[in-house]
Amino acid sequence: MTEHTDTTTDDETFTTNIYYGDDADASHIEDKTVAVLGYGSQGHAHALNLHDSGIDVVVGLREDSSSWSQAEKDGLRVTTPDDATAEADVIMFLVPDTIQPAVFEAVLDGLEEGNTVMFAHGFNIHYNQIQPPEYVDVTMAAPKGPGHIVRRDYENGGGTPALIAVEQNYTGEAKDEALAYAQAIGGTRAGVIETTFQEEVETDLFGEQAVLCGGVTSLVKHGYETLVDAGYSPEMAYFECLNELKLIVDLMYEGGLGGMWHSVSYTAEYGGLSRGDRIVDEGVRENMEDTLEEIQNGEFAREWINENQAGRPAYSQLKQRDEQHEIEAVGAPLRDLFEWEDDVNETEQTEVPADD
Ligand SMILES: NC(=O)C1=CN([C@@H]2O[C@H](COP(=O)(O)OP(=O)(O)OC[C@H]3O[C@@H](n4cnc5c(N)ncnc54)[C@H](OP(=O)(O)O)[C@@H]3O)[C@@H](O)[C@H]2O)C=CC1
Ligand SMILES: CC[C@](O)(C(C)=O)C(=O)O
Ligand SMILES: [Mg+2]
Ligand SMILES: [Mg+2]
Repeated sequence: MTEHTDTTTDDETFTTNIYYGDDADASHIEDKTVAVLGYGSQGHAHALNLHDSGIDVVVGLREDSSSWSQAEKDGLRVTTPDDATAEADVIMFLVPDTIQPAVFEAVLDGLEEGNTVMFAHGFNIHYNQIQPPEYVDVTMAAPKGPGHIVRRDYENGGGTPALIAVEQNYTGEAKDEALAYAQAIGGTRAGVIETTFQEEVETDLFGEQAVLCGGVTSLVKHGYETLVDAGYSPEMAYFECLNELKLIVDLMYEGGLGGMWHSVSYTAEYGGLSRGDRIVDEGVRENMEDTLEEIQNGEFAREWINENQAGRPAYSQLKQRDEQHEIEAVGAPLRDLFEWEDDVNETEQTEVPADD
């Protein structure tokens, strides 16, 4: 594999600025204190990766936080969000998106001239839910991967691609610091793309709704239900439509679509190439375009903000319906019978109460 060490912006194969390895200058963050507010999926990964990269990290959590003891057990300093902010140079907001505005207000007085306010998703800046003062930098370091993988890959010497963006550059060094932060969490090991808050928000919301979380789980459930309704065993349907998906996607992750097609049978290759667009047809493409439109015009953001202000009634109902899908009851014992333990499968999702 070609080692991308000093490859920066000029490679004609890239259509945007992508940074690797020593393109980042660690001196822009190595002498700073970073407050990581939140210790959930992204929070624990950023805090531990930064810490292992030699950065002074302080975690900011509620005093009754269920994450507090774990963060201390992991060897990190922990305090309240306002105290963490008061001592830090960089404040990374890794609490749930709909809680960030309240947490921001709570720590605002602790922000000093020249501090940096950072995010791993631009929702609250792009949709104007948080408006930082003009005397700070506002930047983003957004891994393109779930937090538990961001941590696991870092520990294994790997990295998760990430995005950086600068919304406000009060110090004139915002981009260099954001790139150094992305390096410290392992992003430059895989590639760091320079973007904008708007582009990150719109592509991330679209990706998680249309492909990565919404689209793919709907495809899996429909495939499972089609087989079970036709009389095949639930266990067969689970292994075919859910478990093997990881194995297929692993091949795509390693070698693109061609890497997967090369490994499967000719029968599967012909069947997939000839029937794939029947399954995901033009109607699905139109649905994708409608979904993107709702993101771009702010309709989804307003819906999600209102949903949280109402105490998450629709979210709770949708979540309960998904948890009760037969595929979950069928899959759990089958995973337990695997001869190895895969802690990612057993990752507890941090239960997040509606707006506090
Ligand atoms: N999940 C992911 O992989 C990705 C997430 N992101 C972004 O990262 C950010 C964080 O998301 P995610 O890591 O999923 O969040 P999680 O829900 O996993 O973690 C939330 C954390 O915030 C803490 N918390 C909740 N409420 C408060 C509060 N009022 N004050 C202080 N701490 C609080 C929780 O601790 P406790 O409840 O114990 O107090 C918990 O540690 C979001 O902006 C998200 O969009 C970006 C890329 C990927
Ligand atoms: C795919 C979902 C995600 O955007 C992510 C892990 O990147 C998220 O918000 O969790
Ligand atoms: Mg994402
Ligand atoms: Mg997201």
